[in-house]
This record gives sequence, structure tokens and C-alpha cells, in this order.
Amino acid sequence: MSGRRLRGALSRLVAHPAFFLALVATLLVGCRWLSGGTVQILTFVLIAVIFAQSINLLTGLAGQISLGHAGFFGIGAYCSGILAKAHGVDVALSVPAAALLAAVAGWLLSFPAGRVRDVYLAMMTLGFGMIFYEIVREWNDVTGGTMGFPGVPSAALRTLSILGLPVDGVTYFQIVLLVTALVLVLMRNLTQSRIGRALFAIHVSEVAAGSIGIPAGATKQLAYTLSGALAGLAGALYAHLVGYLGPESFALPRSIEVLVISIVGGLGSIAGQVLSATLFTFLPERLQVFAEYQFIAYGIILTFSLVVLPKGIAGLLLEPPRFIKPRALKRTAVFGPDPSVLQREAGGGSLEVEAVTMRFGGLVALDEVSLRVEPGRITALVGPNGSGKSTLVNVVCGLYRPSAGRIAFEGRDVTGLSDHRIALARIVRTFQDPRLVPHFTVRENLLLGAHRLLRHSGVAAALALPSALEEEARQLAAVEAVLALTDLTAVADRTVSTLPYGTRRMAEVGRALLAQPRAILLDEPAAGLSEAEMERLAQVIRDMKAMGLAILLIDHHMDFLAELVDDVVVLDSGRVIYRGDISGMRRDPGVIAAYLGDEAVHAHA
Ligand SMILES: Nc1ncnc2c1ncn2[C@@H]1O[C@H](COP(=O)(O)OP(=O)(O)OP(=O)(O)O)[C@@H](O)[C@H]1O
Repeated sequence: MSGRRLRGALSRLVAHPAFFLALVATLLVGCRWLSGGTVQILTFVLIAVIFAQSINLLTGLAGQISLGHAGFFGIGAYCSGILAKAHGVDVALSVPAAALLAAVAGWLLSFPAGRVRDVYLAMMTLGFGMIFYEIVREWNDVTGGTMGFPGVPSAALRTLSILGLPVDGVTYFQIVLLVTALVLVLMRNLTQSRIGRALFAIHVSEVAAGSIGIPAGATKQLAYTLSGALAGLAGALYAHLVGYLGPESFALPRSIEVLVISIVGGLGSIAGQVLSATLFTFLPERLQVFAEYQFIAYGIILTFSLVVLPKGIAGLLLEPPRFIKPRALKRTAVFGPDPSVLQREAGGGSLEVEAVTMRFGGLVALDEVSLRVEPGRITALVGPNGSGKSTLVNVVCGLYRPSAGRIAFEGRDVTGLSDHRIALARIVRTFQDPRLVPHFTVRENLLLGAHRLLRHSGVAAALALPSALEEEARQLAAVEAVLALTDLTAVADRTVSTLPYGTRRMAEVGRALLAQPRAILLDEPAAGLSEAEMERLAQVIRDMKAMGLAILLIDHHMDFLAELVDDVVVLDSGRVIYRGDISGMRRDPGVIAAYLGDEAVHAHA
């Protein structure tokens, strides 16, 4: 069997509910025959699995690196430990309370951390972890300081009871196993929902995500909150396993350890994290020699993994994770490809740009530009390189706030609204370089376009409630219609990174259409397309016009534009130098001098 087929078979096995249930049931029953030490190590494995999922969510999905996750783990551990020991709170309550507190800490951290990226984000999260560590060390009265906090009710000390019932090591393992299974199911459901797709979209490009109505700020807040909750849950479960909390358990090495587990497992893959957490917990515990040099071993494994297995264990053994729930996909058949979804919402609004000026320092990129894009009409925006065309699209779509002027859509002032709010106002754009999620399939990318139309709650998504699946299936039916319209049905399940440029461009147009825009701004959609692809694109643009959308089309191919457009606006050095129809433009001396040159004169002659 080839490696690919083996990976496919393994992935199907791991994803199969029956396999998952059988594994959980076997462990639930089988643990009774294992030694106390093995059961304890297995409980550590489960806690590491939950902890790794918290990094998987924040770093693997949302792309936010964290070097301070031991802080959340510690908040969970101390909160539950202190509540249970010092205040006699039942562990059934103290553990959820600890996860909640860590979630609040995650939410709070998201405000400063959400504003920075890359090395600054790494430093900020490192700082968070260090602050937590210092607080624990210094706050003697509450945490016991460097002397630690002993006597937490725990399975190991045989002092643990939950809801009044004594809990031994085996029972505690069984409880933690059920909690872990629940976490994994919820994580999988979330990943394959609008939430998982949005998290991954901001990971790849916040600008592209904003253009289809996904707010980067709020999405990051959600990622930090959920990740904090998972890390806090893992920490609380750890506290009631070991019975003693000392600051060293929550220092930098633990943050590094969980990051290594996640990276080696394969960021983004739930199953990969499980395998990696098992490997990393089991081996050092089993092989005492190895345990002594744990961090040297981690360093070697990480270096080896990054060189040989850049996608981690998951990349070696499993197919990449998918972001649509198969059950939702199956339900699509009920609706069939649904072109009416597009037509039902058809119609456009008029977009008015009034005396917009955009300065970058001393450079005036747009100088009192005014234009109007009417519904059911195609307006071309042309001009030489650097004349300000993309800047105008960026200003309209909320990437830049204009230095002066006003933008109105359907009579409403939208000047200075953020990019995702512009998308919510149903002005959608495409980019000069297609900005799709390269790891997603074409279908997943298109469904991402419908993000703002999926209204079900995060809880419904996490529990994969029928209402959530039904809504996804409806939008998937619309995706089918757009796939047919854009001639992408044959490549619907191909990963975008494997597709040629022209196909990606068309997929981006399709994604924009899924957002049900009333105005669409296409920034050089024909660049790099073959003749046949350009013909197809022209037909799609005509279809959009027939739907009544207001269309602004930037392009340099005069023949392509001549057959399509109703109005033309020409920019030169940030100023409008022509407004009218395309034949008038071709004769205009100012346009010929600034843009078309001799070529146009010959062509016209
Ligand atoms: N973020 C920015 N910061 C500084 N200058 C910018 C920025 N964005 C655009 N510019 C400048 O504004 C001017 C207009 O650029 P813009 O990209 O809008 O032109 P364009 O007409 O779209 O060109 P092209 O056809 O090559 O895409 C250029 O001089 C460019 O260097």
C-alpha cells in the first residue's frame, strides 16, 4: 500500500466515531487491570492531551504563538487547588471554576496580545508566563510561595472525593478520560465549523479574513479565551492528580514543553497532538534515564522534527485536517446545488466616493477622487501603475481611513468603518494577489465567504447541533451553485495550494460571491489568466451584473474591458482624469497621453 493510501486509511480510522468510542471504552474498562503507576502515567497523558489542545487551538488554528501557557495551566491548578483545600469547594465545582478563571485570564491577555504579532507576541506571552510565575513565588499567603502548596485533595494522596464519593487513582483516570474525550469531540466539531474556519482564516491573513466579514480582534479574543479555558482545565486536573503545587511546575519549561508537544504532533491536527502528548509523557516517565535529560531530548526531538517532519507526526501519518463537517456535507444533497440562494439575495446598492483624498506621509495617493458605482452596472477603474487604483479599493473597503472625503453605500455613510464592517455592509472585494487560505480546499474557501451568513452560536457549532449542521448544509448548497457558476466543481475538493493561479483567482471571486455582496470590487481579477479563463471570468462578471450588483472592476486589458464595462473612470497620479464610456476614453487626449500611449492611437486607427 502506498504511503498516501496508508495515510488515507489511517485518517479515516482515526476520524471514525466507532474507533474513538471503542478506544475510550477499552481504556475505561481496561484500566482496572493496569498497575497504579501505569494508570497515573496515563492520567498525565490525558492532561497533556488537553493542555496540547489549548496550544493547538491558539497556535495551530489561530496562529498566535504562546510562550507563557504554563501561566494558564498554573491559574487552573492553583484556583482549583486553593478552592478545594482552603475553602472546601467540591472538585466538581472547583475544576470548572478554575477553567473559567483561566478563560477570563486568556480573554484579558487577548487585548494586548491581539495587537501585536510575531516576535512581539512571543515576548508578550513570555512576559505573561513570567509574571504569573513571580506572583506564585511571592504571594506566600495564598500560594505558599517557594515552599509550595501541599495537601490539595488528590487521587495520588487518596484524599480526593467528588460529590461526596471517594475517588481513587483508577476512578480519577476514568473521569479525566471522559473529560478528555469530550474536549476532543468539541475541538473536532469546532474545527469543522464556522469558528474553526474563521480561526484559521485570521491565522493566514487578517486582511483577507476582514474582507469577508471575519473580525480579527474578536476572533483572537475567542481563541485566547477558549485556549485559556482548556489550559486551566488541564491545570486543575493536574492539581488533583499530584496533590502538591510548587511554582517550578508552572515555569517556562512547562510552556516550552507543551509547545514542543504541539509542534511535534503537528499543529492543527487533533489526532497528532494526542499521539505526541502520549509519546512525550509516556517516554520520560517510563525511561528514567531519558527523564533526567528531558529538555535536552526535547531540543533534539524538536530540531529533528522541524527538519525531517515539518508537519509533525500528523503530517507523516495522517492526511491534513479538514474544516467542513462530513455530516453537513452529506446533508447538502437534500438542498442540491441551490442557485436561488444567489438570486434570492440579488440586487445591489450604489456606492459613492466623494472627494476622497489619501495621503501617505508626503505622498498624495488619491487626490479628491469622486466616482459612483451604480447597481447593475460595471464601472472600470483604470490608469497607469501607481495611479492609486488599489489604494481606492483599500480606502473603500476599510483598510485605510481616508485623509479627507466621504464614502457612502446605499445612502449610508461608511467612511472609516473597519474592513469587516464594510463586508457586513455587503461591500466585498478581491485582491490583486488572490488571498485564499492555501491549506483549505476550494469548497472550504468558498464556504468561508459565507461566514457572515452563518448565524448559529459557538455552542451549537461545538455540539454539532442539527440546527448548526442544517445551516452549514444550506450554505454548502449555495457553494455548489457558485462552484458551477465559476466552473470550479471539478476542483472543489482540491487544496488551493495545489491549484494553478487562474483557478485560485476564480476561487477568490467565488468566495466573494458567497458573501452575497451588493457591491463587489474586483482588483485586477484577469491578471495572469489564460484566454479561456478570461472568457469564463467575463461571463461570471456578466452574471453578477445580471444579479444587480454594483461592480467596480480594475484591469489593464482593454479588450477584456471593452466587451464588459458600462462606465470608465481613469486615474492618473491619484486624480480622476476621465469619466465616461470606453470609446470616449480611447479617444481622450489626456488619457492617451497619461495611460494608453501610441498603442491606443494605432489600435483605434
Ligand atoms: N501603504 C502605503 N504606504 C505608502 N505608500 C503607498 C501605500 N499604498 C500605496 N502607496 C503608494 O500610493 C501610490 C498608489 O499606489 P496603488 O497601489 O494604489 O496604485 P495602483 O494604481 O493600484 O498601481 P498598480 O496598477 O501597479 O497596482 C503609489 O505611489 C504607491 O507607492
